[in-house]
Amino acid sequence: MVKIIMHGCNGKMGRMITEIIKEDEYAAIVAGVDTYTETANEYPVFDHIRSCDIEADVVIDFSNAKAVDELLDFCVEKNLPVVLCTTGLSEEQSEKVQKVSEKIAVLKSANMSMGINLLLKLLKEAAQVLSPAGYDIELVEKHHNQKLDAPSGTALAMADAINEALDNTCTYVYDRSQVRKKREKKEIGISAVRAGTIVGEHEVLFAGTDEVIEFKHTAYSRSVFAKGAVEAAKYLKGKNSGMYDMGDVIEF
Ligand SMILES: NC(=O)C1=CN([C@@H]2O[C@H](COP(=O)(O)OP(=O)(O)OC[C@H]3O[C@@H](n4cnc5c(N)ncnc54)[C@H](OP(=O)(O)O)[C@@H]3O)[C@@H](O)[C@H]2O)C=CC1
Ligand SMILES: O=C(O)C1=N[C@H](C(=O)O)C[C@H](O)C1
Repeated sequence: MVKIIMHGCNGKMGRMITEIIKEDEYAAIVAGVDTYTETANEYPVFDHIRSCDIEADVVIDFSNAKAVDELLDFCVEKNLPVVLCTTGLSEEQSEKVQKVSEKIAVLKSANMSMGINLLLKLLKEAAQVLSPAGYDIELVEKHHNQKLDAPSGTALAMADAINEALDNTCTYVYDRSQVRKKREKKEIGISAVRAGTIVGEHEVLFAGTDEVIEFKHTAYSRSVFAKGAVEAAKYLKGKNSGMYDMGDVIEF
């Protein structure tokens, strides 16, 4: 049995994980942390990670980028592995995550779904064939109107996977409105749409002369992220310090 602290337990993802874990005999939430502590849940909810004095095996974090520094400090002090799912971290925070992983096990992934993690592999292959053949690469992501960060962590992870496959030779272009020149070959365009209740859509276009190849992932429910996060927590329990990702959890 994996005992989990759910950081951000009353948010959209925290509530989804609380639901799906009820059906799981190998994992349980033993405590939650959120700014809003009213709860009908079976576990206690604390208003701050530092107030949480419940013994656990792993923390799952779906909260807010502003909350991540203190969470990481807490996990190091308690020697607690952490599944870090919050997106929109600054460069300094990403560096801190790397440093912290020298002391505890950290599994960081901008997207916990199987589909996106497979797509990250496929995109590398496609880019290595299509970019040298002159295809332009553009990424479009769509999310609900409550999302704080843009572009999405997943869109950035996709761009990074493609860029890595192309020996980090690409530049990212987020906004063409001020760029008064033609597109460069080694650009990756990244566009964000925020509307309604869209759970998450990511589309990558490889556009050549007279043909376009499109890769598209649509999440119809947050359960795909929630299930991945719980599997990640099970995987991370008792692991040595280091950086892990969903590629370690899902074996293709
Ligand atoms: N990796 C992945 O697969 C996925 C990642 N995400 C990312 O996860 C994060 C959360 O997403 P989502 O659940 O939709 O967002 P929500 O805003 O619905 O939930 C986040 C919750 O965390 C709370 N919170 C804020 N500050 C703290 C704090 N200091 N300690 C504890 N809880 C806090 C929020 O409270 P309040 O509302 O008062 O701020 C809120 O209840 C986002 O960064 C999102 O991009 C989302 C889906 C999938
Ligand atoms: O905020 C969300 O909702 C999501 N965020 C993640 C991201 O930024 O990539 C993953 C998912 O698409 C949902």
